[in-house]
Amino acid sequence: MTTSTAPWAAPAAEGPVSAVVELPGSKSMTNRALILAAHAREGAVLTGALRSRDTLLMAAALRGLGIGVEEDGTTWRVLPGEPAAPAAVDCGLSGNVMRFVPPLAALADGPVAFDGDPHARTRPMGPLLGALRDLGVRIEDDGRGLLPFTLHGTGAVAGGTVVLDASSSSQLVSGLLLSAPSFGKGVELRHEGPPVPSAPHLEMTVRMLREAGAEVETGQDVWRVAPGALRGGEWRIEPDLSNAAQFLAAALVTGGEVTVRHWPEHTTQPGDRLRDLLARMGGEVSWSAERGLTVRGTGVIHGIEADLSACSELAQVLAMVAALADSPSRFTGIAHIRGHETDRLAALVAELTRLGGDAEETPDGLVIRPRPLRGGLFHTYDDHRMVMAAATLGLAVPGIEVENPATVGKTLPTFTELWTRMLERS
Ligand SMILES: O=C(O)C1=C[C@@H](OP(=O)(O)O)[C@@H](O)[C@H](O)C1
Ligand SMILES: C=C(OP(=O)(O)O)C(=O)O
Repeated sequence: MTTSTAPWAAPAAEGPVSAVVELPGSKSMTNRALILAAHAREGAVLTGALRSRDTLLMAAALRGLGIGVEEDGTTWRVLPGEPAAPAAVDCGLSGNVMRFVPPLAALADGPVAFDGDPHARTRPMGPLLGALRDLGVRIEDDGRGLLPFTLHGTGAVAGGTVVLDASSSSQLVSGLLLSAPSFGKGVELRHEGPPVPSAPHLEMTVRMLREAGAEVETGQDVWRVAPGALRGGEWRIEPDLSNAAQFLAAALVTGGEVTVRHWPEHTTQPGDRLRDLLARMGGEVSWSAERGLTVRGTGVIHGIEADLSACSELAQVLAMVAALADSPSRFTGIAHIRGHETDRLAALVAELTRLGGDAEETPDGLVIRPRPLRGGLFHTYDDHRMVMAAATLGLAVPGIEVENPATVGKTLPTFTELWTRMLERS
């Protein structure tokens, strides 16, 4: 568990913000590069790696399996090897660690035990455990398809064809694909069920596998990865664009201007959808290779109807912007975020309602009707993105006290410093 810290008084903006922000590396890219490097045939270097709880847990998990990970600031070196057992993996509250490490650990010869934070024991794992069993891996659990469980590998995974329902998390697919080049027959994975969320994250998995030299074919709800050796080499990690949400939203909320530097022209990160979403909510958005992505607030914030299934990591910050808009908003396609760090739909409704707002859960999302809001304690449920959301709202609603701000260390340990600096320079 992350340690609990005293509430943080979210600073209200004294005027329009005007800032240029540099963000640390992408969690999703850092963790994928670590897994791919772990079973490559030669060493790899990650530059611009994210140092946060979720990536440090991933590095610790790999070290526990006998794979070398040396950290030097944001440059990380991975010395690959055959995963070794026995081992114990602490997943914390990280979906990446709990879904990406088991298929790799299944290659070890012996038991590997997985557990995590109390809430991690509620996050969907069943389809991944079922798929690994279908691929020949013995797993000991209590039959509920959740953490904790122990894999008993035999030093090899046969691989082959497998069907799973990944509607609860795209990471169930990504996890299997990332280790599949080291399975005897690779994998042919087919999804059956309601739609898989987070399409950009699946594209990121496929793109990074191909960059590592894997042969990957994709079709509608089907992915094939051929067996084969992976390259090491250099992984340049992009800035985390999901963590840009609150900074760019600050431009809209205060009628100011915020630039996030080093924004890639093309990317598989779902945070890139901020360009379109914030423009639809009233921002002026511009990009240049030299400067990065700039959002300028125009003094108006519009409500929107948006399907966020591709980019559910943005839902919380967007919900706060929506609560400050001039018309209602409806977000759809995000039923699965009930299974994230907390039940995010319930958490958003509870916190907005507590502060005088009008928010309602729908079967697959939220409706938010803007109303005058008041300050008060904003509960964060060990969810980094609830801290980021609270800070966004706090710009326009004085007196918001953010519970346990250190929980933001899951993906952005420097958040409060970056936030304070953004406001000081304005
Ligand atoms: O593959 C990834 O790195 C991620 C995929 C998404 O998971 P879900 O598909 O479970 O939403 C996303 O929400 C998570 O933060 C990171
Ligand atoms: C859902 C998230 O993380 P994860 O699933 O990797 O724990 C997130 O970062 O918003």
